[in-house]
Amino acid sequence: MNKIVIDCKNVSFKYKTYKKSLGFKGEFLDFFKRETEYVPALKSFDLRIAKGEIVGLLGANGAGKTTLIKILSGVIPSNSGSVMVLGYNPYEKKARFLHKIGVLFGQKSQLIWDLPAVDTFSMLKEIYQIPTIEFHERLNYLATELDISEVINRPVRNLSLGQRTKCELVCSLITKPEIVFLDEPTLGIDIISQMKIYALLKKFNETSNMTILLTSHNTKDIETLAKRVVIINKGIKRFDDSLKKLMTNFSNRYFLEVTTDKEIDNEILEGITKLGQMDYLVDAKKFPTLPFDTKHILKVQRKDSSLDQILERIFLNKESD
Ligand SMILES: Nc1ncnc2c1ncn2[C@@H]1O[C@H](COP(=O)(O)OP(=O)(O)OP(=O)(O)O)[C@@H](O)[C@H]1O
Repeated sequence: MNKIVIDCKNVSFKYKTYKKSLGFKGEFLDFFKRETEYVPALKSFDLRIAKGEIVGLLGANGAGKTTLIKILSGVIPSNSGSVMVLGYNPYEKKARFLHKIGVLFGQKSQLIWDLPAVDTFSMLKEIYQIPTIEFHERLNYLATELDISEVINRPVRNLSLGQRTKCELVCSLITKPEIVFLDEPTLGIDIISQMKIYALLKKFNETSNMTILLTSHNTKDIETLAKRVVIINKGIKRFDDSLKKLMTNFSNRYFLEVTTDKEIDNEILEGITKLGQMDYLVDAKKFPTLPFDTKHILKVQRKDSSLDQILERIFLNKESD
């Protein structure tokens, strides 16, 4: 196994917030005395990732994914447990550590809003002391691969969401990091550009053994890039293994697409969905044997659960259905 580059043990985190009282009187009283509230985001979380792995971090909204990436990239400290990334405590924000990681937060920009994106890239060049020739070669390569050579000279505020996300990706890759944390890297990105991003990340991974930890609600990102998936539910790790194992372990539910030579006129039972006049989707768990007269069946095709369907059941705690 390759060297472990991310090692979290027993990591917990709670956000401190203040309760907001209702009404004018409540707001007035809050001004003098506010009631503190703690929102748990991660609970006793363990994670070990080896160099060169591409890991997909999955979970419903509010599960704790962004919090974990914030902790691993040094934005916030954990409340307890130990966190080591490339042998550093991320929150110490040592320059040598920051040179080795790249981060993209789909919801938070590192681009300077009123200036062209190329100015932010030049600023990163200075901060990270990237040699001029190397910088121009890398920028040229990234901008060409992501098809944004034209737009990087326009003020960021005039760019579309997808163009901005691609520029954010350039920010996270321009330093040629050893590890990149990508929180929703395909937000607002069209299908053609998604393919370009996948190809680019795969190339970085293959040629320089770059480790990638990514979160996405777009399961295509995960299916295309990640071999391993980690699922978080309410701050707790629920699954950590290969994508293949997730698909086999949880695809206990499958459907049969059945075509008949005549319309089934008896009442459609629960567990059968009518797809067309003579096409039906049968839940194999509810019907271990097909509830149709075999002489009228023309075709039967098995439909396994998609990753989206598996995740839906896990997020809803219904995986035994
Ligand atoms: N700044 C904050 N202050 C208070 N609570 C927060 C803050 N940021 C996140 N939380 C809470 O912490 C929990 C975990 O949030 P987090 O952003 O890590 O989830 P997530 O898995 O990234 O969700 P999403 O898929 O919606 O981006 C949620 O309950 C969220 O409401």
